[in-house]
Amino acid sequence: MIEARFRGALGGFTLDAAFRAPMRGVTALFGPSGCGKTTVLRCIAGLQKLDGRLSVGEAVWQDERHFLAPHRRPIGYVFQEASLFAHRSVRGNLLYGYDRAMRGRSEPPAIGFEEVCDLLGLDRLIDRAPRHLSGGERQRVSLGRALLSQPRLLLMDEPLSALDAMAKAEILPYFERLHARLNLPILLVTHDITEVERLADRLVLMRAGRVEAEGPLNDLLTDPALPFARTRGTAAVLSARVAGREASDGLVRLDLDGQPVLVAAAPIHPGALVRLRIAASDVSLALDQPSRSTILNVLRARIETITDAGETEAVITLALGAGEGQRLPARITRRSLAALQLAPGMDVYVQVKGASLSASPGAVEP
Ligand SMILES: Nc1ncnc2c1ncn2[C@@H]1O[C@H](COP(=O)(O)OP(=O)(O)OP(=O)(O)O)[C@@H](O)[C@H]1O
Repeated sequence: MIEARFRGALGGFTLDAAFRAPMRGVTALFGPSGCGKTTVLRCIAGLQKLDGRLSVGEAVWQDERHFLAPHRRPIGYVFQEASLFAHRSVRGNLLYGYDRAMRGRSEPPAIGFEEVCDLLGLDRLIDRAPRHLSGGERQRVSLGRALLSQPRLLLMDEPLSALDAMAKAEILPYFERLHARLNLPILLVTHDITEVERLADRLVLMRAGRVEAEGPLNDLLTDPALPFARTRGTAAVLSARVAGREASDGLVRLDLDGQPVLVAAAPIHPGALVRLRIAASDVSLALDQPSRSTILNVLRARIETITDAGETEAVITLALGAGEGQRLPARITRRSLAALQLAPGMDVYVQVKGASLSASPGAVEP
């Protein structure tokens, strides 16, 4: 477990933030510009010294008496703009940290050169100079270089925000593939909810120098007390397991808390965990088992809460099964709410169009 607590003033800004993160998976620090995300990352790297305490697994990096110097902290840091050595090739950049990390080290590397090249698709670029790389390629090399320095903790500060939409779309699958492979904690600073939905397992929601909430990603996304649930475009990110592919039409069957879900596209290794994004506006509810409908997926769920969202709509938080499963939101009109007399505690049929679902690799904590 990583345990971090920092408190102090920087000019007119006060940081008073405490959170925990597991030793595996991606924990996203999320919040509006200026809320203190980068400052927290800098405190963790030891680049900013504020009062507090920081432990990473068994190791204490900062407390009242000790402050481990930045260069002695085994971290990889990936910034918004890749800062590669211009005079070295991609290979030279990758080997820079690796050679230093392996010098005098008796145990084998946690991640090797070939594996990094393979995971990040760097083989084709290996002899190029950084100036001949696209923005997305530069970020892949930066990430590769950070990983090869054999860090115990990877810090990523808005690693995709300097990229255009196409470059982002190209690089995200690489980040997703790393997710399952890496056995180290990643702290990701972002203010992009799409990145959070695709990459984060856990969320630390920050506002004005403080931690407003923290927990598993979907718990926060679907918490009616937090701003996500009421935001237009809100979605649940659920953990499901690949059950198989339908021989007749190629749809992929997932097991979602014991209920079947069909999706048009998904990684198809049976048994693999996937993250399933379900947008609140793609969910409709029925009191009776729907029949003769084009909707592919009908799930059982129980209504937990109903929250007004604007003048005409409401967001209903549902828990799958008889209320014990993962949560998802449904955004419906208040007119439908009244017509069906929906209320907390009621069991409903949840309808989700197969074509609106997307499943991607990398599991979230159920
Ligand atoms: N060394 C410093 N001296 C004075 N103020 C600082 C210092 N470092 C950060 N700040 C201020 O602290 C606040 C938080 O900055 P920080 O960069 O951590 O926010 P952020 O959430 O990462 O924002 P963004 O998403 O825009 O990068 C800002 O108001 C910033 O101007």
